[in-house]
Amino acid sequence: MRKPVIVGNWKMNMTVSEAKNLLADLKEKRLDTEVEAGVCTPAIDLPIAAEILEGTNIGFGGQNMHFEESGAFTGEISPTMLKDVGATYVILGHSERRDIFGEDDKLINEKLLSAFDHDLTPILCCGESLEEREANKQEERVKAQLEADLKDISESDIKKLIIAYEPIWAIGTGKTASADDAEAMCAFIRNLVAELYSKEAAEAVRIQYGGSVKPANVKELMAKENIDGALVGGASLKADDFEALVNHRG
Ligand SMILES: O=C[C@H](O)COP(=O)(O)O
Repeated sequence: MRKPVIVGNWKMNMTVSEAKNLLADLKEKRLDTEVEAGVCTPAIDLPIAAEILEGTNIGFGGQNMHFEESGAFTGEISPTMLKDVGATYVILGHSERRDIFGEDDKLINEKLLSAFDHDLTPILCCGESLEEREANKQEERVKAQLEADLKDISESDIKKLIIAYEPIWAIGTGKTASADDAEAMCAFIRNLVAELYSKEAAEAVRIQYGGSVKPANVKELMAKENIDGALVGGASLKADDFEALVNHRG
């Protein structure tokens, strides 16, 4: 039985002062303990997340990391730094990192290997562009991404991975993929994991949908067999919405 997992991706939002308020509000919420909840904050907010979320069942993590532990990599954050502050998650291969910052599958694969080496839970993002969707190439695109990103990832690690299927055209646009379309792609990804690894690995891996998830549509998405959670941008920035997302079963 896979535990549902709802993670907020704050992206480049929340100054430390704003983060303090949001985290304090989140701490007051009574969240369904049968759902795993987490927030991936800007790096500068991580220490405050560690302090305020201590003793709650809300985990936290980074939105990106370098694969090396330290060195001359100006502007980067390392897996060791994430671990040291108490982070459990790290988002890797988000489409904004791929498209705006030019991250390719080889780099994402190195980061993924490093995240597992450092006992972090990676949330690996994949998904197609609008052009690819219109050309019906979404499966081809996601398959190519995952095959490259998962190179040399072991069977035991894949079972700990969270994969976030995020069609780029649905991110921050208010256009959610229909629950059926999202389910079809999550099922495709699960079958791909079965092909690349095993049926057991496919049963264990958790697959999130991401792209304009909000309180109004989370229940329908989460009711689908192959959707185990959501990676949420905009709606994770309000404590009430985040609570509603996590408590969707109620
Ligand atoms: O990582 C989260 C996704 O990019 C979705 O963002 P969104 O919920 O604002 O559409």
